Amino acid sequence: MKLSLPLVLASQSPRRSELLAQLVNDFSVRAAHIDEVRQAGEAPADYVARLAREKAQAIVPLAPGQWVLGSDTIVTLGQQIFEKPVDEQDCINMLSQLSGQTHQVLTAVALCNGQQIHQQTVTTQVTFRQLSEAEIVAYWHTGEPADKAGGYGIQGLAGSFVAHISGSYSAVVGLPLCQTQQLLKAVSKES
Ligand SMILES: Cc1cn([C@H]2C[C@H](O)[C@@H](COP(=O)(O)OP(=O)(O)OP(=O)(O)O)O2)c(=O)[nH]c1=O
Repeated sequence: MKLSLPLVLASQSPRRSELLAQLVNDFSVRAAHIDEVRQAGEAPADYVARLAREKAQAIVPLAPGQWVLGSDTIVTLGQQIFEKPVDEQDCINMLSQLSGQTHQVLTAVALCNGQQIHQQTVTTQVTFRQLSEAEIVAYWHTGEPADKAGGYGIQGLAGSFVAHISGSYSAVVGLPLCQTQQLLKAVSKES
């Protein structure tokens, strides 16, 4: 059922490791440290795809045929992009705007072997119920929002904020299982 291929996950995210372990028998993990700065005029889909690609390219494959997987997740609401909140006020600002609204979660995956790149971006629509400010503040103090795009984790306490989701749940958590499996299957045939 699981795939076997020489693979490195270029991520510090424990969620991405857990999700990838559902698809692949064995892989190593090396965090990719890149600057996550949006270029002037860069569209959200271009930005998230570039970050996933840069993470994959930041790790040099150790052996010929080895693939490196990079991924990035952002939250968008209208023209705004929400990444990880820098502090409590930033998180309150993000979650207040997400309250009672439908936003998009974009997760990009890139697979690179030093020569070729295969990549895909998955968009999921998430609708939050109304959140009170007291609830948002209490949620910040659980510690859960700090390392998550948009300041929430659907897989944790913020699961109860979600009135509706359309798309890929695993992509919101950080790695779209179905689409990543398709990419991995395609490159397995090449390696
Ligand atoms: C919206 C949402 C995001 N997230 C996470 C997924 C990503 O780990 C994180 C967004 O930050 P990213 O910069 O995409 O990833 P990361 O810094 O955690 O890990 P790395 O760059 O090393 O791969 O937010 C959740 O866990 N649950 C959610 O509901």
